[in-house]
Amino acid sequence: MNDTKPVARQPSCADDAEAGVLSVAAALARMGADIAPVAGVEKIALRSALGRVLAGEVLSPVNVPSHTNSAMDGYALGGADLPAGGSAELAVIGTAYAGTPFPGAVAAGQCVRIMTGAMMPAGADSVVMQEHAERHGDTIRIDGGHRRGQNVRQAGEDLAAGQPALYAGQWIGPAELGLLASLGVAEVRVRRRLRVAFFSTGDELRSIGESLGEGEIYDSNRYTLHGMLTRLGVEVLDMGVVRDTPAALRTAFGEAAAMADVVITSGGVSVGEADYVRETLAELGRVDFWKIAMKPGRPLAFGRLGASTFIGLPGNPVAVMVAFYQFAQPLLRRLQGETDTDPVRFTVPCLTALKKRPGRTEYQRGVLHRDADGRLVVRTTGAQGSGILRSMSEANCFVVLGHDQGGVEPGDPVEVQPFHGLI
Ligand SMILES: Nc1nc2c(c(=O)[nH]1)N[C@H]1C(S)=C(S)[C@@H](COP(=O)(O)OP(=O)(O)OC[C@H]3O[C@@H](n4cnc5c(N)ncnc54)[C@H](O)[C@@H]3O)O[C@H]1N2
Ligand code: MOO
Repeated sequence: MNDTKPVARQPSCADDAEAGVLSVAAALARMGADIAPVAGVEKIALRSALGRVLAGEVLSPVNVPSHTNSAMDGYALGGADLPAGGSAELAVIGTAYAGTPFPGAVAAGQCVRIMTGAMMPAGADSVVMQEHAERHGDTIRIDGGHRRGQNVRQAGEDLAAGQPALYAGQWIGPAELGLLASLGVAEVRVRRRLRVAFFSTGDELRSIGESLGEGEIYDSNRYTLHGMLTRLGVEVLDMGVVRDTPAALRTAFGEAAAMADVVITSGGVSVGEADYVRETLAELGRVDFWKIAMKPGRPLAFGRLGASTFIGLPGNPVAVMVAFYQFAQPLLRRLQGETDTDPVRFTVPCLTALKKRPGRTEYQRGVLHRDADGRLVVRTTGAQGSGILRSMSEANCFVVLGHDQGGVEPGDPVEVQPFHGLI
């Protein structure tokens, strides 16, 4: 039955098994090989520190909590007075408020009315919640079933003075701001902001507000790039659309490299003939042009332009976003000094059948939602062409199909990478 002759393998335009094609993992490793954070460090007020990256670890100057205090509203007493069985009656000798401690000491047979956060009075080591105590005038009655030390937060139990509270390279979010404030820290040492210059290349591109001639389109990549860069908290230097002439490109690359740590462009990194991007870069810097075994976002340029890092993203509007999120964003975060840059990914069932062949990584656009049973599931957004920007705007995650995996049947688990984290 098998009488087929060996046939010469037809090269296909979708074939990534060709020489010189890098896997996503190999490209990420090469890009990260000699990346060091920007050198500048500045001391800034805590209130301005949101979204910045800590330059060094922060040691707690105090114990947290600073004093042993009650975790509940109730009655503070010595553990020896907790009844093992039956019940006990205790005299209420005063009140401790948060910020206004009870000045005396609690003796055997006594207790102090205490509020959440109030300092534990001398002689007391346990708190009985008010719901578990019966108050009669100046006495309470409590039953058995309590544990010595209950409902008490010990001084330094969250963080002892001198222990690291935050680490170097940590991104400062709302929780970090609050934690630093709780330690009384008024100023923090952070990495200086990364300066990122970017422009679009392509003679077909017009800026919005200009009229479109035949075959011309509006430059959308600069807007997606502006948005993605702004959300990263970098200093954004928008250089507009640059004409595809050697003189214009030489000037733009030169200016960008002089003022920025990173230069990002979109377009002109594939094999087309009508561009001078490659030859201008070869004159001014050391840039490699890669083909990556991924879809979309196959062509990518990476290297040095003077003292700056250069990233040439592909021109197709979805490819520019995929390549930015998968390659540029982790790199920029590392340059900003962040140490924890792995994207959040998790596995959910996929409702849609997906075609895919092993040998490249695919980033399909997905909608993560709950099904009728409340299960988190994902479906794709339909047509996945790399010019269809609407597929990104309809989506809320990438469905990441790994290099070695094949197609997906409805109900199969797939890895998703949500677009929006809790930042
Ligand atoms: N023979 C081959 N052709 C192509 C290959 C290939 O491997 N062999 N790769 C394809 C892939 S994949 C992509 S992605 C593109 C990338 O090419 P370039 O980076 O050189 O980008 P351009 O040719 O300049 O533009 C591609 C496409 O995107 C539009 N574009 C460009 N800039 C913008 C912008 N700022 N705003 C909106 N749209 C933009 C441009 O008009 C083109 O339609 O190459 C494939 N070809
Ligand atoms: O990089 Mo391309 O987007 O796969 O068309």
